[in-house]
Amino acid sequence: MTEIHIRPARTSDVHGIKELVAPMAAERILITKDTVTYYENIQEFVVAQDAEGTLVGCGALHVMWEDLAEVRTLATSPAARGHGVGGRMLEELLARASRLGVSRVFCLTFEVPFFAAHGFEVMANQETIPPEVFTELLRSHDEGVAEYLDLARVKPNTLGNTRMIRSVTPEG
Ligand SMILES: CC(=O)SCCNC(=O)CCNC(=O)[C@H](O)C(C)(C)COP(=O)(O)OP(=O)(O)OC[C@H]1O[C@@H](n2cnc3c(N)ncnc32)[C@H](O)[C@@H]1OP(=O)(O)O
Repeated sequence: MTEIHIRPARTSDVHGIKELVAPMAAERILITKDTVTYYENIQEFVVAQDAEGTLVGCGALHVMWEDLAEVRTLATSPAARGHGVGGRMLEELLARASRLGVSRVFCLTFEVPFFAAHGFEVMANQETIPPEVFTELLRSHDEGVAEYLDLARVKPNTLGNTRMIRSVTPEG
């Protein structure tokens, strides 16, 4: 495998991210988004690029609340898996979380051993959210927030997935 470079995503990566995600979305492992949503959220993404400039991985960190963010759309192309690319992208997203001042990072995944190897633990189902924060989060139109809150309307997205969380030390 050629050397892989992990870097913040640019607008020109949207096409590659969509191509990478499409087969996994078809398998219902990941959720695809409208192109406009990828552009709007491009600053949340990191990508992994090989020496030829081909995009072989992507991942995003979405801030939900003062102390809480979610890892989303973490994917390595099938040919590049098992070489540490996913792990490096995840560690970069966790470093971002720390720099942003977040102290907990959530994910919803089928890849439980992978996330566990990076410090995530399976969430107790009724992890306490202060009622005032719960009420504020309910105002969000974001599907991921609804998934975090375990709302009935997103159950089809979350079926079979495991809710996991880990602490990070906020910078500063
Ligand atoms: C919150 C969300 O985004 S959930 C969605 C998660 N993504 C998906 O389900 C999409 C489909 N899956 C994937 O794209 C990938 O399998 C990912 C993103 C989960 C992992 O990506 P990879 O690039 O394969 O990760 P990485 O190589 O760091 O680790 C995979 C395994 O290879 C092992 N590994 C890491 N480096 C090496 C290496 N140099 N040599 C051999 N094995 C290695 C790791 O120990 C790891 O094992 P584990 O899963 O038992 O912990």
